[in-house]
Amino acid sequence: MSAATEIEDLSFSPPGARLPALERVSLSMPEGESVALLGASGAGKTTLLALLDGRLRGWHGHIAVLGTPFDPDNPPPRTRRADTGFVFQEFALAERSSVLRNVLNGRLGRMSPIRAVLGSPTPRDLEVARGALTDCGIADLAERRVDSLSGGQRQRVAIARCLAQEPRLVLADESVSSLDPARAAEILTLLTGAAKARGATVLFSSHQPELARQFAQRIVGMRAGRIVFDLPTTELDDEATVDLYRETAPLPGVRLKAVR
Ligand SMILES: Nc1ncnc2c1ncn2[C@@H]1O[C@H](COP(=O)(O)OP(=O)(O)OP(=O)(O)O)[C@@H](O)[C@H]1O
Repeated sequence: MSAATEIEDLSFSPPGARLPALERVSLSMPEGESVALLGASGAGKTTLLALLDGRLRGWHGHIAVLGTPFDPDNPPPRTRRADTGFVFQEFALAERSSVLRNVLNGRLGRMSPIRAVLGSPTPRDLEVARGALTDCGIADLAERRVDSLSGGQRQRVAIARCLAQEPRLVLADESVSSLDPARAAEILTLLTGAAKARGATVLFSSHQPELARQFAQRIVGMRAGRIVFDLPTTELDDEATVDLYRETAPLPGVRLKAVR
């Protein structure tokens, strides 16, 4: 089986940042695997996903996605990027457009440049978009405007748009953080199930260890820009998870001054 992503010795400092957001990260994912990124706020999960999506420049190391190495100074070509789908934390939907139009936006990278500019889908684009709506259980909402939908319905639109892209790699950033636990599990069932049915690889970030355990075959723990563990879900114990969220300990020899 070939690798969906290969990262070696990746480091990245956002412009103007005091500390690196990622430091010497290495991670390889075989095609078809479902992996969760776990870690406290600021651990580097969003940055890693954005790098894999080809959205950041000026990093150091090696990144290859679906067999194509990235250049740290040039974005991957449009046709290559269509193979990677991204589900954003804030959904990033066109609020005043219909559900169907939003899902068709997922096809833009698959359309000829002229069709993409005109927003003119082929019958196949429509078929794939309607199939994605059905898979996400929202076929009846196709003509509704997005700004009239609930949070859970919006999340389904975001996933349908990603599936309509026919991605081989799905990246999802905190995609269920605004939902209650039952709804979050429902959405992750949908996302990981649909990806698996299509043979796609999934990498999702989460703050919820239980959801990560339930929906990932493998869990990668991050802390302060580094990977601190990378284990099959069955081998992850509670202690490692709790450690991940522990405050960073003071350096040896450094004492806190007593306040008088
Ligand atoms: N544009 C930026 N400018 C400065 N610092 C940044 C920028 N983007 C990210 N960082 C810093 O990089 C580190 C990693 O941030 P990142 O958003 O990747 O963490 P995260 O694990 O996704 O957090 P969360 O769970 O809160 O989304 C943080 O310290 C953050 O402040």
